[in-house]
Amino acid sequence: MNTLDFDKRPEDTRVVVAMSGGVDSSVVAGILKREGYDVLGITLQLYDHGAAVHRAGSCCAGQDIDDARRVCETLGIPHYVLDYEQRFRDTVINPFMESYVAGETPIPCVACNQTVKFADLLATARELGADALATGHYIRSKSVPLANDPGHRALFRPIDSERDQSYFLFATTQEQIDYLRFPLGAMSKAEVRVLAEDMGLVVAQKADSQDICFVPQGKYADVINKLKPNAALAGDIVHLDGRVLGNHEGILHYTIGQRKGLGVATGEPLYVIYLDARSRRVIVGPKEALETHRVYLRDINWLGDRTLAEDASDGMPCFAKVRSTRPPTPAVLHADEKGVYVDLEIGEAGVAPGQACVLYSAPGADARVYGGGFIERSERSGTAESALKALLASPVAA
Ligand SMILES: Nc1ncnc2c1ncn2[C@@H]1O[C@H](COP(=O)(O)OP(=O)(O)OP(=O)(O)O)[C@@H](O)[C@H]1O
Repeated sequence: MNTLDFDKRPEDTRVVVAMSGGVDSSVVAGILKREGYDVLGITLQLYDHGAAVHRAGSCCAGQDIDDARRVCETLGIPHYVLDYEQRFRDTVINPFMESYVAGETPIPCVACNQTVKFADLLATARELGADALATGHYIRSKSVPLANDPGHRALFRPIDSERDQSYFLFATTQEQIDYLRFPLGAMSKAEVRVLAEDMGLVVAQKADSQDICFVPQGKYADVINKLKPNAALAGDIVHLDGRVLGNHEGILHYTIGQRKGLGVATGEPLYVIYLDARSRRVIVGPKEALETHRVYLRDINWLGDRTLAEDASDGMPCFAKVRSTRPPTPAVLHADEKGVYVDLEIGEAGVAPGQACVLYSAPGADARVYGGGFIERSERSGTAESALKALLASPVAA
């Protein structure tokens, strides 16, 4: 066996590397080339920074493509660029904007992996006769043979927990996992940079990419304003106790748990508790009202060894991550007549619909990823839940 876990010789194994022009995927291509694989690099042009999203003058997409091309030249491997702008707009950017308008906090990277990288690009890799598609994601996949499926692979958190991207990959299907390879899961970012220097890659010291590639400096509302100018509709800022405290220019400007920039002065610290798209209300309240002990999930992707019902109908102890920046905490997964939901042992503040709840076998590095789902709604602790329900049921002035 070798880096890609095939039992044939590297020179007989073709692999497509998804190349973003960043240091991670460049090093993946370099490692595989060094080991003798038949490597092809493919870069997807996903958006036009200058025209579509970013302020005029920014041209990183073009620069990234150029970087990937130069890396492939250095490594002596073929490089192809595919235009996926329309597809990316339809399946990632538009749903991202709709989700914010609906009062959610979306994770476009999950949509991108599922529709663009692991669907279309993966299909292209198969058409090119590749045995695998490799990416620079920090996650591990390992062979975990099952009695009825000896080639079965499973996902695990990476060695470098600081870089862990498993939260964004929970929706990867079993068929995709079996075809994908993630060579960086067993490496730290520091090691990756050393290798990049060693290989003489122009991107060795290139800065890490930002959280959401098409949102400069995290200013997602600017992107929505530009692409969907009439999406923001004004409404009221309402306290959980029913008082109208002020008004706002659109719920998409707010996120659950937000404290700053509310523009209301009541003397007590207030947080965004809920975004009610139907009535266009931003509901605020004290910090305690944010605490959540139960989340209900939709669009579950289950990667356990048995079915979701078999694993979870009696309650399955696991560890759950409900925000990309938080560590997994003890939880119990249920699947019964109420739906699929997760009880969190430690209450979590700032749980937002549209985010993911990802489930693990253990809290630390190398835990197995059991899959997860998108958060449909959460249940608050104490009296906050009944106060919110009463407020949502109350009539709203036209
Ligand atoms: N435009 C693209 N074309 C092809 N593959 C891509 C593209 N963008 C990202 N990828 C693949 O998805 C992986 C994860 O993407 P992400 O945006 O999280 O990059 P990253 O962790 O900063 O990695 P890198 O340093 O390679 O940019 C990349 O390592 C690469 O394999």
